[in-house]
Amino acid sequence: MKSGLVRTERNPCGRAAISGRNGVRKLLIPWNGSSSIVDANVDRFLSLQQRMVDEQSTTGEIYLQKSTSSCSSLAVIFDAGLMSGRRSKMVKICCVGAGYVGGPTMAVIALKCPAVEVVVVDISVARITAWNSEQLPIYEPGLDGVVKHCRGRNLFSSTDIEKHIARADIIFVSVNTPTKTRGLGAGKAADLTYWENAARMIADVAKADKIVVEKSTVPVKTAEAIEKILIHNSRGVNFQILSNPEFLAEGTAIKDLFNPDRVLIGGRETPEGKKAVQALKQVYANWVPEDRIITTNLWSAELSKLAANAFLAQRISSVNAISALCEATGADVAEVAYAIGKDTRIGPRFLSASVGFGGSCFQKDILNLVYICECHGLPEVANYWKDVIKINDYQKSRFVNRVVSSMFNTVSEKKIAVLGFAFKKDTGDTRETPAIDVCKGLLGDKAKVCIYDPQVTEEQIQRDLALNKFDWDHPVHLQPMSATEVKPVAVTRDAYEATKGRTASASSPSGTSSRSWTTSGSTRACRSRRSCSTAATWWIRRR
Ligand SMILES: NC(=O)C1=CN([C@@H]2O[C@H](COP(=O)(O)OP(=O)(O)OC[C@H]3O[C@@H](n4cnc5c(N)ncnc54)[C@H](O)[C@@H]3O)[C@@H](O)[C@H]2O)C=CC1
Ligand SMILES: O=C(O)[C@H]1O[C@H](OP(=O)(O)OP(=O)(O)OC[C@H]2O[C@@H](n3ccc(=O)[nH]c3=O)[C@H](O)[C@@H]2O)[C@H](O)[C@@H](O)[C@@H]1O
Repeated sequence: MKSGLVRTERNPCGRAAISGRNGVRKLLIPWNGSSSIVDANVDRFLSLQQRMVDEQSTTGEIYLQKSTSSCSSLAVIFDAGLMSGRRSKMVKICCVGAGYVGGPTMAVIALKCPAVEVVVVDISVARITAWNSEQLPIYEPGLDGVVKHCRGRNLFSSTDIEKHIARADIIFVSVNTPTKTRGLGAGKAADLTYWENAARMIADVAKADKIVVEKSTVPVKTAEAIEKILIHNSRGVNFQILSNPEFLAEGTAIKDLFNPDRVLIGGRETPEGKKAVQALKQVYANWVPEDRIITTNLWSAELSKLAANAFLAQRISSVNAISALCEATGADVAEVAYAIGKDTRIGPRFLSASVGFGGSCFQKDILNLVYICECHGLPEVANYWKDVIKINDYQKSRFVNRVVSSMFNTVSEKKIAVLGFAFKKDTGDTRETPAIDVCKGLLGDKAKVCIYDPQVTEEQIQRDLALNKFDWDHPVHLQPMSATEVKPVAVTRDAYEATKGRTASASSPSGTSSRSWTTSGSTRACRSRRSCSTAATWWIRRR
């Protein structure tokens, strides 16, 4: 073990063994780098661990036979214990915020680190109830299996926020960071109310040292503000703040978490900061190869997250801008994207032209970046990134205009079926879905819109179409209820029902099985599809 906290030793019998001579307890685990072997031995390990804690033994030792350079879950336990001068302590992780990031990320940590106890807490009773039920609050391929494997073993969900914060060694904060709707920076800056509330709560209840991890996407220098809140309210407890932004994409969250391109950890460049970085690094090292765990200073980590999302969104706006030119010239945007993506310096991903990017983060994070640039007196840089959003808005309205113009310049009283409402496939998430703008645009021209999406409830769709900009990004129970009883659209549970008697159909992002999007489909023939959830393009057919 690199840290030297866990000694390695060859076990000739190749089997786990506990020995206890002269009061020294040893657990010898043969380990070849496969977590299943650690899993199999973990119960024995935990009971030994517990006995050592119960007896306040300071002489217990763990011997780990290993043949790879990555760390084991057992090392985590010792490292965190030693951080506070204690040995034999099971690491406890608490995650504040049981949403699209907190839920899946903690489930995967629990799965990959069976010797770590993970508790996810939230102010939303409904969310926590759902995490503890058969019907999880979010749809994400593979999530069910992971949660069911760990729930009740080392993964728990609770509304008792104070209790679990107080018990935790490492606290992840993964709460909403919506765009501000009022006051200074409204429409651009991040609203850190939820983060601040979480920080105050941590400061109030912490009685022992904690590592606090920024998991939410936050403006650069947020860690400094959080540090101030924690330190000024701490009563002698030491806090180390780390930035550990999340790069998972919805719909592939479990795959992304199992096999991340990189894990980024930023921390203070002090001895305590470095120790905290190592402690978190060891959690990830249970399954992420060491060369993919990048450590930086706090500000680089915070900024890298915003920059990564801005770069991804910029590629989409670039190809969408080219799609307008393709439509004007007769070039095919899919062919152009393929040709440019073959250049290895450019690469093929995130070059699918679309009706515009959606989702809870791209727009929010770019606005946040724009605001930071403006605050630092960099208007040219701010405008550069602002244009990525402008093109995105242009693409959405261009699509609506094409639909309307292709139907003799009016969709009034014409039935339009919308197949898929979520912002992309394999998710039920409708936050900032382009379908909202498209439906609103069509409704503005008095179309009769009928929506089908197997992953989204009618209530959610009606609410999305009634909510004001940015209201969606607050905890569900704090969102304003739909102001009107009048339902702007029809919603059906049957795709065929949606298309019955329609004048046109539009298949939306959640209905895509590939990323071969096009907005040039206004006069294209309707494709035959396996099912609505596997349609490949936004399309609309004239009858
Ligand atoms: N959704 C995504 O794919 C990604 C999101 N992010 C970032 O992660 C953060 C969270 O995003 P999501 O999980 O999508 O949001 P979410 O809305 O699904 O989850 C946030 C949760 O935090 C809870 N919460 C708010 N304040 C709280 C408090 N004081 N105490 C306890 N719980 C509290 C809310 O009730 C909600 O359940 C955001 O900053 C987002 O930008 C980062 C990467 C990917
Ligand atoms: O910070 C976040 O929230 C996350 O934002 C995105 O993930 P996500 O928004 O879940 O989904 P993406 O796959 O990135 O898609 C975003 C939008 O862009 C659209 N898109 C994507 C790719 C493409 O080529 N064209 C395109 O229009 C999608 O349909 C969707 O509407 C990033 O991909 C994640 O790395 C990041 O962690």
